[in-house]
Amino acid sequence: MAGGHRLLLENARQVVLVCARGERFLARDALRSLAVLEDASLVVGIDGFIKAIGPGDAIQKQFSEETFQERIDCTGKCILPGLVDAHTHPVWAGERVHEFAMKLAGATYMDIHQAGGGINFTVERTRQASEEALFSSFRQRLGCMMRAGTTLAECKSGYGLNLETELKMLRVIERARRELDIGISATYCGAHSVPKGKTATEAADDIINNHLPKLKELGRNGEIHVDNIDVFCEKGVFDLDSTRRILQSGKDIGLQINFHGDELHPMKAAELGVELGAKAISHLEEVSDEGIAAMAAARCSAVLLPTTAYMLRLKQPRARKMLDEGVIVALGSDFNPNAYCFSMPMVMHLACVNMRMSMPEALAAATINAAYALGKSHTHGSLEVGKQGDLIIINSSSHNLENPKQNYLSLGLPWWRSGWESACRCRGHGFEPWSRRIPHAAGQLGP
Ligand SMILES: N=CN[C@@H](CCC(=O)O)C(=O)O
Ligand SMILES: [Zn+2]
Repeated sequence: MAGGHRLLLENARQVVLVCARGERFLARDALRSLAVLEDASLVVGIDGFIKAIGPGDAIQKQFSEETFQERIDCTGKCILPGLVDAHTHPVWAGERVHEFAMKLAGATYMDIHQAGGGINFTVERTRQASEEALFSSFRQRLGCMMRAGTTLAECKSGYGLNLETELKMLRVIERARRELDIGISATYCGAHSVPKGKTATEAADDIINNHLPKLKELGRNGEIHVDNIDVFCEKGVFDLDSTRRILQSGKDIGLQINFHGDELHPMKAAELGVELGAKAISHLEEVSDEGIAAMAAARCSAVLLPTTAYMLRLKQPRARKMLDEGVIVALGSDFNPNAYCFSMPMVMHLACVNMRMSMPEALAAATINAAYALGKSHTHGSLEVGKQGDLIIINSSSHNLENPKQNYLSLGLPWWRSGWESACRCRGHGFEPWSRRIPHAAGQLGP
C-alpha cells in the first residue's frame, strides 16, 4: 500500500518507553522507575521510525484519516523497546561441548586456554570453515536471538586472528547487517587471543600494521562497516601495554573502544579504558574500586555478562557497587561456544538473581544502557518519537507484575524460548527491517 504509515499498535495496557526525555543512558535515581504510559498506542512510519506515542484515544483521533500497512490490537498487552544485546561472539564453527565436561571435572577457563583449547580451538575450526557455512550458522543464531526479543546485537569477530579469517568473519557480519531483520553493531576483535606461533607483542604489531589499515581501507570503500574495537585484556593473553597500543590504534581510525577487561585477574583494565576514552568495558568481575569510580566519572559503561560468571563459576561482577556509584550498567548475553545463551530475558533474570539488580535496572541495562555502550542510544534503546521502531509486544498487562506467571523476568523461561516466543512479536515476526531498506533515513540517523 502506498502512502500512510507502516504500523499502528493500538490500545496497549502499557507502553514501556524506558525513558522519555531524550536521555542517552539511565543511572542512579533515574533507574528507580522507568517511563511507562498506560492505555496507549504507537505509530511507526514508512521510514521505520516512531512517529507518535500517546493515549489510545488521542492517537485514534490524530490518525483517524490515515492508513496503516499493519494494525495490531495490543489490548491487555505490553509494548517494550526491542532488547539490545551488548556483547556477543556469534560467528564461529566447531562445538566445544567436550570442554564443558573438562570444566565440570575441575579445569578452569585458563587451564583449557593454555592447553590450546578454548578460543584457539574455535579459531582452527573457523579458519577451515567456508564463508557460506559461517553465514548460515550465524543467521540461525541471530534468528534465535530475535525470537527471544533482541532487535540490536553487538557481533564480534575474533575467531580468525589472522587477517584473512578476521576479514572473512567481518564480511559475514556485514552480510547479515545488509540482509537480515536485526540491527548489528560490528566489532573487530582480532586481539581475542594470541595466535599460535606469535608473542603478544608480535600479534599487536600485526594488528596495528596490517589489520587496522586494511579495515580503514575497506571502511572507506564501503565494503565492510566496523563500529568497535575489542581486545581480550587478560593475564596470559594481551597485557595492558599491548592492549593500550591496539585500542589506541583502533581509535585513531575512528572505532569506538569496547573491550574485555578485568575478567579473570585484576588488570586495571577499567583504569586503562577510562584513560583511552572507552565507550564500554565488558566483564569486570575483578575490577578495582578505583576503576569503578573512574568509569562512573567518565561515563564509560560496564557491560556485565551474567552467563559467563555462571558458566565459569567466577565471582559475580559487583553490579550493586557499580550502580550505587553511578556507573552506566549494560547487559550482554556473551553468546559464544563457551556460554551458549541467546536469550536476553534469561540474562536479565540472572542479573536480578545473581547480581542483585532490580527489574527496572535490568530492563534499562538491556535497552537504553546497552544501546549507549554501542554508541546508538540516540536511535535505539527506548520508545521515543524519532527513534527506530524496534519493539516487542509481550502477552502480559504489565512489565513489572508481582505474579511470577505473568512476569517474563521472574520466569526466566525464554532460556527454553517457548514462553517468550508465544508472547513476543519483534521484527523477525513479520515487521520490516526498519532502517536498512530506507537509505535516506539510515543516512540521517547512522548505520
Ligand atoms: N573472554 C573472552 N572471550 C569470551 C569467551 C570466548 C570463548 O571462550 O570462545 C567471553 O567474553 O567470555
Ligand atoms: Zn566476550
